[in-house]
Amino acid sequence: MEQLRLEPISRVNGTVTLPGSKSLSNRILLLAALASGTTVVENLLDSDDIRHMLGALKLLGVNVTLNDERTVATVEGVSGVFNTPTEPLFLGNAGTAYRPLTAVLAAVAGEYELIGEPRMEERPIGHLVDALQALGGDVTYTKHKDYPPLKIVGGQIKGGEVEIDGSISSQFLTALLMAAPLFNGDTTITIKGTLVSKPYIDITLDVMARFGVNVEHSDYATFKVKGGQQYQSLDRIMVEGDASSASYFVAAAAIAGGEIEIKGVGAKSVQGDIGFAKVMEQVGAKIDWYDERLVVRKGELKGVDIDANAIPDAAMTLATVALFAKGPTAIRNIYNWRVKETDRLYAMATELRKVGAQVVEGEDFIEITPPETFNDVAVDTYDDHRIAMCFAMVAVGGKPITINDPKCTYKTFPTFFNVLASVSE
Ligand SMILES: O=C(O)C1=C[C@@H](OP(=O)(O)O)[C@@H](O)[C@H](O)C1
Ligand SMILES: C=C(OP(=O)(O)O)C(=O)O
Repeated sequence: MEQLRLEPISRVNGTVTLPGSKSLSNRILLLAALASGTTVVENLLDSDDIRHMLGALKLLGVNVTLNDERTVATVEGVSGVFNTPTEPLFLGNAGTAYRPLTAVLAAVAGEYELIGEPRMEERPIGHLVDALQALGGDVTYTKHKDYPPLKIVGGQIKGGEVEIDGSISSQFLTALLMAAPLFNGDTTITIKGTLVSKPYIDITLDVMARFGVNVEHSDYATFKVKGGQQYQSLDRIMVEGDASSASYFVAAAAIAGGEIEIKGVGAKSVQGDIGFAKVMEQVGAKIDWYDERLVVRKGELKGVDIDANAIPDAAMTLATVALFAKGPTAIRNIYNWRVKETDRLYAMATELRKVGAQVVEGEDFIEITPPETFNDVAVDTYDDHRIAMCFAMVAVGGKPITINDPKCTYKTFPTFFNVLASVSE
């Protein structure tokens, strides 16, 4: 297994220009493909999750031209008329590819098989499939009920009234919303249970509106989408920097300071994970806010007790900031950490204990008490990009650490360790 040794970092200083947002990149690519006309996507993220979406679009007959850096894509929309692929669509462990494609391909004519990495076959999708089947969609499990892989015979959905359970993932609602304009008839979607990760629905509605489709909704409880609509291509659309990726550099500056300027996200970001910077101000970081950039400096860090349901990805970064805060940190209302790239509650608790922290792992929360003394260990990363990036904060805090399988960051941030090194002293 590859290992990356990180020696203690004394300070961080400089400017980080963020890669494009994973969540925005995959939504924009799919809607651009569904549109009629050509869309140029700028600041596209180049990572595994995006490459899986691009691979699927290619098999579906969508022509996408990329620049050398794979950060500008020219997408020739096919108005939702896809080729029936000659092989299954392999989507890795990319939730933002797998879920939206499931709903969209259930809406348009053709036969499709959606497969993924072993972990994707352990990530539930039953809430989405239930809703699609209730609307007349022909979606079947090829191995186990409620889990990928899926077989889809598209084009059977007329629209109508449907309930969808929002308690495990917001991506199921995102998928249904993105597909609903393609249904023949109008659709009213009602949320069953509590909707988690709500800010990601704002991202979905924002991108849909930019491609010409508006959704009526009342307080995230009921959504009305007119059927028979066509997404409209855009001459150009710029992808914001990834706010979840920004969290590691907000944390690094807060822990180790000097000063880091983070370009690509700011006060005007549409991504909920920008809320992590607000949390870090509570923790003690000093942050200057601009429309599309942040300037972050060190502060006296103290533990906080927060409901992190709105910022599930960036909240992981708080779990390692906690190692350097005065007093305990509690991160609550994050049950669905357990169904992401790994069971993140178990994995973070296990690796934080290895480093020397005292940890309480609850059903849907984690409490971290910083170590008296740090252990110089090799942390396992469970094929989870965020675990690798979170534990890099140990080195930022001035302690040596080894990261096992560091290339797992390729899922959303292939250049992470190079960027961290570029601002480290
Ligand atoms: O819609 C999206 O782009 C995402 C939604 C979130 O998932 P859940 O809604 O399952 O929490 C988040 O964890 C994921 O990284 C991206
Ligand atoms: C959960 C994540 O990804 P996804 O659900 O999009 O696979 C993530 O990026 O932390």
